[in-house]
Amino acid sequence: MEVIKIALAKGRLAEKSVELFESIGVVFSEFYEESRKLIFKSDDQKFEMILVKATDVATYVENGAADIGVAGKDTLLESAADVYEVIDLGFGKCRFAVAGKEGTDLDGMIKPRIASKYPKVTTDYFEQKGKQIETIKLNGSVELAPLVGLSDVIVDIVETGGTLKENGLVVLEDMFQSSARLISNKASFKTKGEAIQPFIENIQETIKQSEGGLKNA
Ligand SMILES: Nc1ncnc2c1ncn2[C@@H]1O[C@H](COP(=O)(O)OP(=O)(O)OP(=O)(O)O)[C@@H](O)[C@H]1O
Ligand SMILES: O=P(O)(O)OC[C@H]1O[C@H](OP(=O)(O)OP(=O)(O)O)[C@H](O)[C@@H]1O
Repeated sequence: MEVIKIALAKGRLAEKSVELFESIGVVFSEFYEESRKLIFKSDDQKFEMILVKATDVATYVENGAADIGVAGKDTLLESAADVYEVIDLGFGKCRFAVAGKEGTDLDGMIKPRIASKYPKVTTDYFEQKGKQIETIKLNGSVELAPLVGLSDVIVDIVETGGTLKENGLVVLEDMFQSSARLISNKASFKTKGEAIQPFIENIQETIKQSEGGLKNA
C-alpha cells in the first residue's frame, strides 16, 4: 500500500485542514497532542502529514516530497510552483490590497517603493497596469515600512483590516481574493491516482455540502 504524503502549513490553515480531513475519515489523532513533531501518520496509516512553513508547501509538492498539500492562493501566486491546483477549500479567505497612509497619491508617484512579502505578486500586478515600481522584499510586519519611510506603500493580505487600522494605514487599492487551495504534485496525480482521486472527490463533496449548508442557513 502506497502512503499518500500531505504537506500542511504549520500556522493558520493547519487546524481547519486537519478538521476537513477528519470529516472524510482521515484522522490524525497525534496532531492534537502538544509536541514539536513535524511528521504524523493518519490513524489508518494510509496518509502521512508533514508540517512545513506556509511559503514552503508548494515547494514540497512541486518536488514530489509531498503528493498533495494545502496552501494559500497568495503563496501559490508568489511561488509560481508547477503544481495542480485542485480545489478551492473556501477557508483562509483574505484579500490582496495596496495599502498606505490615508491620502497617499499612488497614481501621482512616478516609481513608488512598495514593500511586500509578495514581490512577485506585486511586480506582476503593477506590470499589468503598466506602472513602474520598485519592490522591497520583507518577511513580516510589512505595515511598518511606510511608517518608518522604508517604502511609500505596501502590498499585503488583509482579512479583518485590524492590523492596518492599528497602524494608521488604509486600503488604497483592492487587488484580488485569496483562499486555501488543495494542490497536487503533477506526477503523483497520475501515478497515485487510485488513492488520491477518491480523497479529492470526498473533499469536494464535503465542501459542496458545507456551501449548500451556508446557502440554506
Ligand atoms: N490575516 C489572515 N487572514 C486570513 N488568512 C490569512 C491571514 N494571514 C495569512 N492567511 C492565509 O494563511 C496562510 C498561512 O498564514 P500563516 O500566518 O500561518 O503563515 P505565514 O504568513 O507564513 O506566517 P509565519 O511567517 O508566521 O509562518 C497564508 O498563506 C494565507 O493564505
Ligand atoms: O487584516 P488582518 O486580519 O489584521 O490580517 C492581516 C495581517 O495578517 C498577516 O500577517 P501575519 O499575522 O501573518 O504576520 P506577519 O506580519 O508577521 O507576516 C498579514 O500580512 C497582515 O499583516
